[in-house]
Amino acid sequence: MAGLPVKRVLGINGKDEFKAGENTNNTDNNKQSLSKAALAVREENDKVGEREMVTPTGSSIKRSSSRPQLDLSKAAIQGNSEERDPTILLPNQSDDISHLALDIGGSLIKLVYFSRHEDQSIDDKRKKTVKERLGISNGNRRSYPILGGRLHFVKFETSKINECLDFISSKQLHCVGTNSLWWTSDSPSNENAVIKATGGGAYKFADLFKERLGVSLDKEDEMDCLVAGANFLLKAIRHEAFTHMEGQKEFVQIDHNDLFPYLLVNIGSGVSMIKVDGDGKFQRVSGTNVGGGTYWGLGRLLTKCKSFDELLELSQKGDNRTIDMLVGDIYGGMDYSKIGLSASTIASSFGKAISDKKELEDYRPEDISLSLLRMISYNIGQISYLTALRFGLKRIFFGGFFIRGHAYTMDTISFAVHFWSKGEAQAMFLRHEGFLGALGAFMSDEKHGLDDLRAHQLVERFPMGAPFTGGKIHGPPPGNLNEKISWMEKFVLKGTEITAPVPMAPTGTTGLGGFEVPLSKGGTLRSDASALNIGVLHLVPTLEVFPLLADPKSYEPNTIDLSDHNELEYWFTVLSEHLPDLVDKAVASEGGTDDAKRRGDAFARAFSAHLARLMEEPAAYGKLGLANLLELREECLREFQFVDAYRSIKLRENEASLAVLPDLLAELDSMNEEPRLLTLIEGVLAANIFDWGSRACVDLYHKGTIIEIYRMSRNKMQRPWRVDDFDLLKERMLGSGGKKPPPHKRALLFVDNSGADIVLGMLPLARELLRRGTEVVLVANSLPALNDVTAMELPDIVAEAAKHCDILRKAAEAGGLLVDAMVNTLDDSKENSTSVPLMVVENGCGSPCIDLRQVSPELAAAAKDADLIILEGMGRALHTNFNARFKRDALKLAMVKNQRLAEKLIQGKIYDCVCRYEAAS
Ligand SMILES: Nc1ncnc2c1ncn2[C@@H]1O[C@H](COP(=O)(O)OP(=O)(O)O)[C@@H](O)[C@H]1O
Ligand SMILES: CC(C)(COP(=O)(O)O)[C@@H](O)C(=O)NCCC(=O)O
Ligand SMILES: [Mn+2]
Repeated sequence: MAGLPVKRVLGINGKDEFKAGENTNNTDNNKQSLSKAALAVREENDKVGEREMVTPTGSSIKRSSSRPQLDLSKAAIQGNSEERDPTILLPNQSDDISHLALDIGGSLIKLVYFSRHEDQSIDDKRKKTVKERLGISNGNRRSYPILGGRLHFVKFETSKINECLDFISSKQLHCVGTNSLWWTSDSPSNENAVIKATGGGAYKFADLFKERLGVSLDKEDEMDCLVAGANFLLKAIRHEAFTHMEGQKEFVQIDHNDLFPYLLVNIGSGVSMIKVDGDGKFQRVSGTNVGGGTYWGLGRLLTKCKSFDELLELSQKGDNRTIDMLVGDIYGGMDYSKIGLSASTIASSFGKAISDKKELEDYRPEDISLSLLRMISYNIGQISYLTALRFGLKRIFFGGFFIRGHAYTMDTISFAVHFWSKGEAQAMFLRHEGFLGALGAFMSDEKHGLDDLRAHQLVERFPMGAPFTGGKIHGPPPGNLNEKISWMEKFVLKGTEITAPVPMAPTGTTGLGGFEVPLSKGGTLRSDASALNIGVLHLVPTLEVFPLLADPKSYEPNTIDLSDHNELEYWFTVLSEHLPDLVDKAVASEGGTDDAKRRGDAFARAFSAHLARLMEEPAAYGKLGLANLLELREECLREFQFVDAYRSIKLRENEASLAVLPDLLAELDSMNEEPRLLTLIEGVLAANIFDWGSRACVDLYHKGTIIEIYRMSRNKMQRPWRVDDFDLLKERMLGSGGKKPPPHKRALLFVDNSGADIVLGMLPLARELLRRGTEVVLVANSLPALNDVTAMELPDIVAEAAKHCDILRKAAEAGGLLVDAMVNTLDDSKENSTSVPLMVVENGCGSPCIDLRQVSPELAAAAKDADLIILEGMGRALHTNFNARFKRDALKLAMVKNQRLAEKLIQGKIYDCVCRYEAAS
């Protein structure tokens, strides 16, 4: 799925200052130019804004923003100002440097564009020292061959090419220097600009582009592009391909080394069948003129439908038996069993129309549409199979916009392939189905170096209503550019329930014989951008796979698979019920202003709608695990400009915990090594109760003080814990039979919550490791998530703790964490201390869970010399990574603060603890 993560220190939002007159008008106006609001809102996450962010300790840090920030100075209306929503030019808007490629087909124009953001991550003293310690070169983005940015996917009807031109022009996508490297061009200029384009329209509309935008189209071969696009997607996007049989969508993990050969069937207006043997190695081996254009064209004539979607929607209510001639019609209701045909098999599509004395008007348009859809889908499926057979190909990938993510179409094609191949060949579909050509055209421009992009550097995110600050909408809706705005934008725009999704074909619609009447009597088709089921691809070239995973290929972060509907329903309820409390905290964190309240309300509606959408179609955003849901919530908060919803709670709990830390350390110091180790582990488990993401815990907090709850939690720490490998850990740490094992060289401590969790749990454990001569790297979130401590907050917490503890102070100095100490030692930080260092690195995440396939480069570098990994908390050690295997010793510590998870995962009950120790594998 949609791993929907934000990676790196990103995402503090600047506000849209641009608020046009309020107008919640419908979205049907057919405008030729983009409205003001369209300009304001369409930018989704396009532009980098900046605002000062005050950290809990008051220091001010600049962070980049994922929200649009427009420079409206010298804004001017372009063209006729009498027009209802004239295009506004923003001459001073320093747009992201963008890059564009087009696929102009017979029916649709596909546009792929890239927007880049200046790398604004700060390199403060601390970070520099840590980097030096970890041996990371202080590389800027130039040291990466690929540029960071976002890849957007948009489509237009070819007949409405003016809309497309307006879109390009409003975003100034055509304004790129071509002679210089495009990312270095400071001022956009379209002189001699060239846009990569493929599809017939690249020829047909070349003059129009020159005339309207002043750009030339650099034509790329369509087949080259289709293949390049497909290969890129299959290699770079996890879960790009999926099967769709009898209503069930299943993502397929493609092994890069075992991708070729395959048959690519692109169902556009017409159909191309291409045998692909490698990158740039292919042959167009077949095709058919009966394709998407046939369905839409013939369908329009026969039903008078006004749009493709209307036609497709009709098919969902159709019964093709009224018009197709079935085997049973010929055989008097009998099967023709000798050759394996059931009575319900279609013998002849539209065959009944010959014998009936009926005219076109006598047939229901619904039935006609369904009959046509089945005829064409079966035909394509069958020809594809025959072509695959001819070349000995087992796998067939289907692309093109005829498919339109439509369950019934995919089921029908899959059925045909399965039926004729007797299960030997497999039909697979691509999430970016219609964008293969446009992506290929984009890739053909070598300047961006995207060909080297790897799956771990891509993060797919779904915009969630970014333009809305509150329940009110600023500015008119963005015309009828339905397909370019997110469904969420529309949802909030209308302030109504979300529209029904494309119904899934229920099990059995295409059983053997395959020609039953579809059972899915659908409502309306999802007509907005969410129908594409694809998000914006964020390219984060710095992300790396955590190097200590034992088997990165088989690594699956999620422990809970939400494809089990009961499971999804349960977590859906948990998250929904938690929402009011979360909104409360979020609004309070922004001072409880009216604006914050409106945003809180909008956030709640947006997030609920996302949840509802996923309940209806769990695979809508790609493969869905619990970690994705939890991350989606954080993303959504950020989009509604809630920078850190638990800020004040974190501060309060840090303070309270730091106040009792000296006593705890003194108590620990009075103990012998063995009971001390046990007390430390108990301490981590007990303090993990401070989790504002858990309903049960939040209820507890309302009943007692922090210290009371902590005491209670500690008192309950009776061994054996539900998962209890303490003895193994103890043996590795302290040895047995008088033998002292060498200490670990470096431990990575993936820390979790603020307050007691970090201060009274993990820091004392870190201190123990330091005392034993183990270097400690605290690994914390890059961005806030619930009450999790962030990498930015940690140095100050450590500094406070260090005031009471020499071990921590020396180690923090050695690790470059103490800014005061660094004044004198910065230049010789490497040899400044004989003490083992304590360091902090960010993990690259903004979620309570961690996907170890996409971590920050600092963490990856720190991992290289690490021989102990400690994962703490439910999110990082249970929801994700519970089953992860590592190349080094690993300790997973968590309190299970959810009854159902306790039952499922450890056959235990709520507040049971997990201490799982796994020696290096
Ligand atoms: N909104 C739409 N408007 C027109 N056709 C659509 C739409 N959505 C899906 N289609 C289908 O997609 C086909 C075009 O697919 P596409 O891959 O874009 O091919 P082409 O490059 O030939 O335009 C159309 O013929 C039609 O069957
Ligand atoms: C969001 C969390 C994973 C955070 O837990 P943590 O990692 O802080 O231990 C956890 O609070 C959670 O799963 N909450 C939802 C379940 C519940 O409310 O019971
Ligand atoms: Mn947490």
